[in-house]
Amino acid sequence: MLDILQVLHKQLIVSCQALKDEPLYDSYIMSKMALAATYGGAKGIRANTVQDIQAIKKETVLPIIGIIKRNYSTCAVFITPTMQEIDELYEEGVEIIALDATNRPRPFEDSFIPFFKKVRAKYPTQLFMADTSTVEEAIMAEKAGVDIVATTLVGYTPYTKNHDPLQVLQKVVQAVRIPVIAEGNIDTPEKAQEAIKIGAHAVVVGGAITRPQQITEKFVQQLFKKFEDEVTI
Ligand SMILES: CC(=O)N[C@H](C=O)[C@@H](O)[C@H](O)[C@H](O)COP(=O)(O)O
Repeated sequence: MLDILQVLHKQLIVSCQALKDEPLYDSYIMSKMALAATYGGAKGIRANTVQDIQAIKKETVLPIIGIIKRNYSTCAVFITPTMQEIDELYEEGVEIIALDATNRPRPFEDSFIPFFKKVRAKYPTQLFMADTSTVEEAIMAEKAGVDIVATTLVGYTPYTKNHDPLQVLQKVVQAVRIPVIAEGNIDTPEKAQEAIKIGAHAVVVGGAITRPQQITEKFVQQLFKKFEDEVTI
């Protein structure tokens, strides 16, 4: 367990994910994204679904943070929300299982602490990473017994809209003793470096590396902005 955390210390982890409504939705494509990340020097991969994880394992030996995004009716929690997804990831075998650890109702009425107690009892030696959106949630997740906390959901819960991920990271690093992974909207090399300076154990970068549609949109928006600036001069 310590070894994986040592391997990831101060390193880049690349999230290789595409959902059904995205052009790159394909396990083969995600496996090649993971290979490119490996060649580029990443030391870990974050991936969604057992199919993608199986394809990625054919291309790289890097440790994997596995998740399963699944929607349960109108429940807002969708990253590894129930024991079903935990079981699937455990059976597949990933170095770290990440799950939503926000302070929101989960499917089947469990809140995070009682849910995670059951998870830990079932899988005492598996590494678990808590995807949180506030300092309070990170503290709660640490108390519940997770191994790693991450800032993955800063800005994605209704109560954190427009919160700055690096500012939250700084507070989380000061508030907990377990390793903190910076994830979510770390979209430049400078921000990744800043996250490590702040004290993150490692940094996960997704869209800025593996979502070309998102990258294209940023370029287009910037060009359009420039055009508007020129017009108003
Ligand atoms: C909110 C949510 O669904 N986050 C997901 C979590 O797995 C992914 O879609 C993100 O790409 C990942 O967290 C990395 O973040 P970014 O792509 O911003 O570097």
